[in-house]
Amino acid sequence: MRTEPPLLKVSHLCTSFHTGSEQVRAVEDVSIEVNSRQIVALVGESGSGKSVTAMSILGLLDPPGTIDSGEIWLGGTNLRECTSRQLRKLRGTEMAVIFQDPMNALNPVLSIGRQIIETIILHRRVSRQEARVLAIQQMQQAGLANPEQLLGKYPFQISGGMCQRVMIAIALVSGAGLLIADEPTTALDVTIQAQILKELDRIRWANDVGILFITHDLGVVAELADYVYVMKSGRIVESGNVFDMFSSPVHPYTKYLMDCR
Ligand SMILES: Nc1ncnc2c1ncn2[C@@H]1O[C@H](COP(=O)(O)OP(=O)(O)OP(=O)(O)O)[C@@H](O)[C@H]1O
Repeated sequence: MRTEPPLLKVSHLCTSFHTGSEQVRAVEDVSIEVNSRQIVALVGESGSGKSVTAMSILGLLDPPGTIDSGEIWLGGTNLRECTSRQLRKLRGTEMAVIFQDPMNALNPVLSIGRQIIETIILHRRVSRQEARVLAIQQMQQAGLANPEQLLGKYPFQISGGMCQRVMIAIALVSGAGLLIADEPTTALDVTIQAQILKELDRIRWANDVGILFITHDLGVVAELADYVYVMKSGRIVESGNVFDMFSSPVHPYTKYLMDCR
C-alpha cells in the first residue's frame, strides 16, 4: 500500500550560530512531523530553540545561523537541497508563516488592501480587479467584517487582532498547505487570542492546512493542538498526543512546564 509522505518531516535537525571561534548549538537532533489538517505544537520556555527550528524549516535563518545537519522534507520536496530562490517561491506557495507581532509584519506605509492584493497578484495570474474580489473573499474567510472598508485602511488604523487576521488572510492567499505560527497570539489580549485560536482551528479544516504552532503557553496547547513536542535547551525531550501528554507527562521538564501554568 502506498502511503502519502507527511506534510512536513524534519529529521535530526541540528542548527548552530557561529561567532568567531565559538559555536552555539541552538537546535540539537530535532525530529518533528506535521500532517495535513493537524495542529502540532512545539512548546518550550524562552530560548529553548523553537523559533530557530521554525526559521530553519522556512529557510529564513539569519547569519551566523547555519543548519549543520539533518533533513527537512515538505511533502516530496527536500528543502535542504533547494536554492534560496526556490525556498522563496515555496514560502509563497507551499508554506506560510505568521509571527507574534502582526503590526510589525505588515508594511506600515501600504494599505491593507494593497498588501493583500499584491500578494494575490504575485501568486496567481489574475487582474487587479479579480485580485480585489479574491482579497475580499479571503478577508471574509479570515473572519474580517466589512472587508471592502478595510481595504483602504493602514495597519496603524486597525487593532492587533485584525492585523493578525490580515496576516492569516495573506498566508492563506497562496493556498499553502503548511502554516507555521510562531507565538501568533502572544501579543494579543485574551479575548482576541481566543478568537484567533478558533480561527486557526477552523482554517485547518476549511483550507486543508497543517499547522506547526510555536508557543510557550501550555494552556493554548491544551486547547488547540493534536500533538505536542516539548523542547528544552535545543532538544525535543518529550512528544505525544495532547491527551496523553496532559494526562501523564513523563519528562520532569514537561511536568515543570505544567506546574508553571
Ligand atoms: N542571532 C543569534 N545569534 C546567536 N545565538 C542565537 C541567535 N538566535 C538564537 N540564538 C540561540 O538560539 C537559542 C534558541 O533561540 P530561539 O529564539 O529559537 O528560542 P525560542 O525557544 O524561540 O525562545 P522565544 O520563545 O524567546 O522566542 C537562544 O537561546 C540562543 O542561544
